[in-house]
Amino acid sequence: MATRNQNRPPKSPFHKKDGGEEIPFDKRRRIAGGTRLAGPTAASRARQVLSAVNSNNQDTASDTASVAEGSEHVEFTWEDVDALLNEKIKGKKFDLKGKLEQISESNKKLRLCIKWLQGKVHNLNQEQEKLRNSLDESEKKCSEIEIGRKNKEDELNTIVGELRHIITSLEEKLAKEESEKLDAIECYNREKEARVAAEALIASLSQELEKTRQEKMTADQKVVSVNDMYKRLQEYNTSLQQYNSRLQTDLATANATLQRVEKEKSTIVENLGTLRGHYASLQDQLTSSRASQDEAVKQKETFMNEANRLRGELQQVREDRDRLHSQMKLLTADIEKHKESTGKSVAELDNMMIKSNALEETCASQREQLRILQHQLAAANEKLKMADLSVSETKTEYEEKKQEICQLRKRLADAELQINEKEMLRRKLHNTILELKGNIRVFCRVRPLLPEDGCASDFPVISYPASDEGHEQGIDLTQSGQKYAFTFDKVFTHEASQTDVFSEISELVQSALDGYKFLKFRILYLSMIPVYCGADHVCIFAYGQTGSGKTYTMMGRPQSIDQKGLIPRSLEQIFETSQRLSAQGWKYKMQASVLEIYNETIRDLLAPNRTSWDATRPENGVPGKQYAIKHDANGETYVSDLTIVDVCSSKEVVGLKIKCGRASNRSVGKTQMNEQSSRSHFVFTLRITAVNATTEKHGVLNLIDLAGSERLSKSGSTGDQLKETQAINKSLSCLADVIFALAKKDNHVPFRNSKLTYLLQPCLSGDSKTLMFVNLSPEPSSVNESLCSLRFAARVNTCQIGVPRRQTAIRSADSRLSIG
Ligand SMILES: Nc1ncnc2c1ncn2[C@@H]1O[C@H](COP(=O)(O)OP(=O)(O)OP(=O)(O)O)[C@@H](O)[C@H]1O
Repeated sequence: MATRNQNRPPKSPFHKKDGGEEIPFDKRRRIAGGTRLAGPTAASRARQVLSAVNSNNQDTASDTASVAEGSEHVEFTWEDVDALLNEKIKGKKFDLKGKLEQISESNKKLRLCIKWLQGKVHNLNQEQEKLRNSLDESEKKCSEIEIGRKNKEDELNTIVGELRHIITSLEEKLAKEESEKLDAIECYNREKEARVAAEALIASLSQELEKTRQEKMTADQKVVSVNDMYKRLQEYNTSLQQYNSRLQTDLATANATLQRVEKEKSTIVENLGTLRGHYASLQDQLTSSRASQDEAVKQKETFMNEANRLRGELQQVREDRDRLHSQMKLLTADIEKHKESTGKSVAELDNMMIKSNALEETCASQREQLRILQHQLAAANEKLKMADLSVSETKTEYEEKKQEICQLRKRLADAELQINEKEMLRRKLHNTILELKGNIRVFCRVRPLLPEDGCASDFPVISYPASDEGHEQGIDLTQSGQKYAFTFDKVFTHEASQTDVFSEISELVQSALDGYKFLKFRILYLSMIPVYCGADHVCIFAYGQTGSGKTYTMMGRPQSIDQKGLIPRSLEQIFETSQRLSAQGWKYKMQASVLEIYNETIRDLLAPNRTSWDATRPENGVPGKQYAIKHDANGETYVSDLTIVDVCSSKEVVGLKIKCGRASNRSVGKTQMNEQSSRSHFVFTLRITAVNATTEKHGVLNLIDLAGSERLSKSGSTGDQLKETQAINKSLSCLADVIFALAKKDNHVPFRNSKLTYLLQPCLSGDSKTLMFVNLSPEPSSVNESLCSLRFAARVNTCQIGVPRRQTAIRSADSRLSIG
């Protein structure tokens, strides 16, 4: 300890005082200066000085000491001791006496010095003892002080800690205050600036106020006129509303007209049939009368020939007769001459008479012949006359028939025109009805409970609201005691048959055949220029969990009359209608393609050999075809390298269905929820082109059976099936994203996120007509999946795709007139 060290005796008695304090050299000199070998006065003075020093410094040591040896008391300084020790014997070399004296003198001094030193040591020991005592005391005091100090230090530490804490909080406060101050300064500056700006603003505002006052005056005037305008607009709005209600009534009347038109059309078609029958019989009559006319003409010709021949013969006979007559005259004259002049013999005369008689007979027979011929000629003339008469009659009849045919043709053309007009009107009305129903519609179908589902529960999870009776639009789902109500365009209960379902969609299928967007022909410089207007897209797809009846709804059992699904029924309707319309001059071309999207890969289900559609499966080291979806400038969608087959009858399509049905090419697998589960999206596309003399129309019908929408946990899939299920879920969630983007009217619709949505882009945009079936399973274990499906479907039901034409029509007065 520092205090203790300070109180220890000095190690060298020559340099330090006993108190441990170093004595300055000049002070030592001063102490020793006057006392060198001094007498008792000097020594006592020195002692006094030392005691004074000791009393001052609590030091017991001194540089000087008093040595009492008998009466001789000598004081030494350390310089004296040094000088004594270093003292040399002086004098002459052989002055031994002098040297001895010097040595004894020095011995004396040394003895005195030793005594002085012993006294000094004694004093020092005493001093040391004292010092030790005082050291102990001091240590005691020191430890007390130390404890006190420690306590004090602890106290101080706590105080310091508190103070530090206070300082920190104060510093924080200070910093806060400073930042607040800075903020306040900044705020103040800003306010100052704002005030300046506000003042400037006030100035400009007051200017503006003045201006505004003036403007207000004009605005007031304007307000008056705007109020007038508003009133007029309100009136206009009321008229629009009236117009709208009129439109609604018109729609109702249009519906009635449509039905009437349909009826008229059927009567016209019937009339047309009878007219056609009449026309055919008239044609037959015309052909037979033409044949009889030809025959009569032929007969006339033969008669004419005959008459000519007879005339010739008659002429010949007349000429013969005349000749014979003249011969006879000549002969008679000759006979007379002969009789007169020569008087020939009687024999000669007889001979001549015989000759003359023969000639007369010939003449008579020729006369007879002539008479007969004349008779014949008269009869032939009569016949000819008759033939002429019948020819002219046939001619008139022919002319009449011709006129009748012309009239019939005109009537037929009128009837056809009427039919076309009515057909156009029907299509227009039909399309308007579809538009009013919405471009995207949602039908819900619940399948019946199957034997493999087990016994029916006492508390069914699916029910139909009583208030909905007859409307068939509501469905309730009960999950954990909570009821969720949904409404769709149509709800088919488990009792609905395939025919019931098809009767609801047949109109939509019809609209694909109608091809509302015609390939119009624009007349330009008297030539017809075709204008392509794109195809009408009709899309029907089935959505729902595995085993909910999607494939049953879309395909059903094609061989069974009652259980065949929408695809076979739609195709039958299309072919029947196209055949009926071909009698009206329409020519149809149908092209079918069938594909599936499996694990985000397109597969051509009509490809001649299986490996060609399986892009993942290389054949002889060459990978299979990569099918790419392409949209052209007209908004049409194509899949490169996809097999497209021309089909002319539903039989051919049945052949295709058998070829591509789930039994052969389509990817199916067994899941926990369906024995034969479709593991891919199945897309059947039929492109329809219809052409008549003036118009060409295009329609596209897409019939889609989506893969099951079950969750991974529910499907129980592992390995490859897990991959399949993940791919299915991804594409279905992309479909949901697209539909939600459309519902929100987002600028960007993520069609490209999956093959399915990219392929369906034309069906989900523009003015295509889309129908979604949400299929539900009635088992209680499927209630969660059913709720997910219903929620998705409800969201789809709120979507509006494309621009509804009805609204556009209302906006423009001209088009309004055209619609009204
Ligand atoms: N309305 C119905 N009437 C009678 N049976 C039906 C009906 N709907 C579905 N089924 C039957 O339910 C079973 C499952 O139906 P389906 O295969 O059509 O389901 P899915 O939804 O297509 O399943 P996945 O997505 O797994 O292919 C089939 O045996 C089918 O015959």
